[in-house]
Amino acid sequence: MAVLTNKRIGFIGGGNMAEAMIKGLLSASFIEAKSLMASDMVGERLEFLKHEFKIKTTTDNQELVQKNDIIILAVKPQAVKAVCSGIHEQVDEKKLVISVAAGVPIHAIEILLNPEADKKVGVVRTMPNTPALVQAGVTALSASDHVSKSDLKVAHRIFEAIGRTVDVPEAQLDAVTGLSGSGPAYIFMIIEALSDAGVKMGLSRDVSNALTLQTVLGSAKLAQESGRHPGELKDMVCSPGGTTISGLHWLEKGGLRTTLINAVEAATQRSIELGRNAENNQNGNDSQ
Ligand SMILES: NC(=O)C1=CN([C@@H]2O[C@H](COP(=O)(O)OP(=O)(O)OC[C@H]3O[C@@H](n4cnc5c(N)ncnc54)[C@H](O)[C@@H]3O)[C@@H](O)[C@H]2O)C=CC1
Ligand SMILES: O=C(O)[C@@H]1CCC=N1
Repeated sequence: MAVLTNKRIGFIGGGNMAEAMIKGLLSASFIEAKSLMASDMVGERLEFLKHEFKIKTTTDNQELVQKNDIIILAVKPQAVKAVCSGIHEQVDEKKLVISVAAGVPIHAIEILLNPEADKKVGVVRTMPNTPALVQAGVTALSASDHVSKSDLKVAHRIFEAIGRTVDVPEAQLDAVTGLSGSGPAYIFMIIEALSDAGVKMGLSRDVSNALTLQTVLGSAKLAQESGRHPGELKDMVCSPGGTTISGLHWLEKGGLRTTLINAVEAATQRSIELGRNAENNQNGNDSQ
């Protein structure tokens, strides 16, 4: 039975993240396709979502808000202002608004949705990630004061359909974005490089890919299930004078750890910047 009974969920923006969430929600049987809707200005995206998932679609964001109880803002941060300004009259206190947009603060969304400050609009800001497509995502959530405990529970249920959830104070959501929001791209780059390395050493691409993927998956599973410190698990692989320590020496020389820390720091800073731009309505170089 669908977990989110009697709830209609509408996605504004039918891109990658909306697709990942729709697929996860349906695969987990948390909700029926007839209770899902997406709006987008790109007709091809709507056709794809309609065909692939049998959900309802519209090009009209106001219609989407009117017809749904939970509104998920799944547009780029740069589009949040225009979208919210276009739907604020349709958003009332009964709607729960959930944003997945990187960087955009809750209070900025609240002001856009409630310019007269005459209603209590509940906003949950979240940061999911694309492994949601295979229900292995992780989402951090932070809610405004206007969100009831039961609505926050509903938000958790939605993201539990696509993986794990954690609550964080809003101030930490930019760091979450730099780590787990962007993180899949870092890991895919590592996977691609390891697979190339195997090919360089003479393995076929298929074998190299299979070995790489299972090594990454298995290592994450071992770290998660054992609860042991990654340094300890690393030491278990390193025989004295053996192969692994020779490989690790090169990773240290290449600054792997510093590089990853710098990457998370840069992505976090960018999330903060996107939020600032969204608030000031400056697009700057944000042409994404
Ligand atoms: N892709 C990812 O890994 C993650 C993305 N996010 C956040 O999710 C949000 C969406 O990202 P993606 O899905 O990757 O982007 P995307 O570009 O794939 O999707 C955005 C969609 O919004 C549509 N759109 C633009 N303006 C619109 C409007 N006024 N009304 C209706 N639809 C409109 C676009 O046509 C597009 O289909 C962003 O804010 C991003 O920060 C969060 C976590 C992970
Ligand atoms: O790159 C981005 O801006 C989005 C947010 C987190 C992952 N993708």
